Amino acid sequence: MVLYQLLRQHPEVDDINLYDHKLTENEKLSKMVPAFYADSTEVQPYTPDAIMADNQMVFFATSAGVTSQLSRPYIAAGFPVIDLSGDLRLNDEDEYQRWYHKPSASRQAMTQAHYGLADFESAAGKKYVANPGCYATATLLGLAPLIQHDLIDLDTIIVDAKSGTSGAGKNPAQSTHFTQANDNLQIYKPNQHQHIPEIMLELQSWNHNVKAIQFMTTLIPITRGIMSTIYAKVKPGVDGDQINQAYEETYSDKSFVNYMGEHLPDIKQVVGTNNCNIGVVYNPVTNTVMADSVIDNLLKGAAGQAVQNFNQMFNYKETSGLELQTFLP
Ligand SMILES: NC(=O)C1=CN([C@@H]2O[C@H](COP(=O)(O)OP(=O)(O)OC[C@H]3O[C@@H](n4cnc5c(N)ncnc54)[C@H](OP(=O)(O)O)[C@@H]3O)[C@@H](O)[C@H]2O)C=CC1
Ligand SMILES: CC(=O)N[C@@H](CCC(=O)OP(=O)(O)O)C(=O)O
Repeated sequence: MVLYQLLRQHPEVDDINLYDHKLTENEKLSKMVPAFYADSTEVQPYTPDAIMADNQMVFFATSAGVTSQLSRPYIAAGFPVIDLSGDLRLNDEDEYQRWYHKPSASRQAMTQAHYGLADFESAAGKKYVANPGCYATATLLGLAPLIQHDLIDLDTIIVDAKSGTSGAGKNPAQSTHFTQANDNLQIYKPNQHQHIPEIMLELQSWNHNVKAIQFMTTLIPITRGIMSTIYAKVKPGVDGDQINQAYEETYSDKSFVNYMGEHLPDIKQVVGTNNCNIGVVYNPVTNTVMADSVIDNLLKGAAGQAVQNFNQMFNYKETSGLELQTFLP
């Protein structure tokens, strides 16, 4: 729904077709999603041949375990795909099955896909994009300058990440039931979160000596937003000025990442936008740096970054369709 909203107001997009795997005949979008009551679009049954005939590319916003199977005809035909799920983010079948507990895509499909951390790896010229996970995006953008500038002891990375309930998708669960989620904090998937391996792959592409991270996720009683709070011990001789300079240098030319120095961002600053806001504080007493990285999980963490990848893929202005404003207050 959020991806559709972005594409609907994208200046380079003429036509959008929507497909649903449960339909056998066309259904009015306004009937399926009342929020689109004034939209006359008809949602169509899912048919790969028709999708390839009627469109120039396809986005998948489907559950884990779906595109590992459904992406096959598109990849065989060289038809562009941007996948919002985790199915094409890893490179190894066993690793995927270990973290997702589902059958994987083929190794060939996984290795062919480009990991679209859009502020670092351009999707220009790519056919298949694995859009990064929401927690992975906030965490990688928060950590990048520390790893790329070799400022921290790589054995000491601890990530404490928190997400609103929209991250869990539309199907209700016990943990997202109002009476359980409201007025509550719930740690979940301790040391088992499926974003750990994609974070590791990207960190290792920046420095192959990163061996592991301590990564924890908490469900918090908000609808949208992620805060990834990252801690690490700095290397001997590193000081606050060097850390500040590394973040300044890394992000001064990036449209969607705002480095705010010691001003620690809160989630509301980015909700409704494709931005990642980052603040960093260094504690010389404990030699610890703390980075606070916030995103809107449905935008920078999913649909927004997917459109950023789409813009790169088709050589449109990177900010096309993404000039959004945060919801105030
Ligand atoms: N929510 C978030 O913050 C983020 C989500 N993502 C990823 O983006 C994708 C969409 O997320 P979200 O909208 O929250 O997820 P939801 O769980 O709300 O929606 C998943 C969709 O996939 C459809 N689907 C399920 N099985 C199949 C199938 N076999 N064939 C075709 N379609 C199928 C479902 O349709 P139906 O219900 O009719 O079966 C549903 O529309 C997921 O991969 C998610 O992991 C990534 C980053 C952040
Ligand atoms: C709050 C919540 O449950 N968030 C989801 C976010 C993951 C997601 O959206 O899926 P991908 O793996 O495709 O990125 C989770 O932690 O599993």
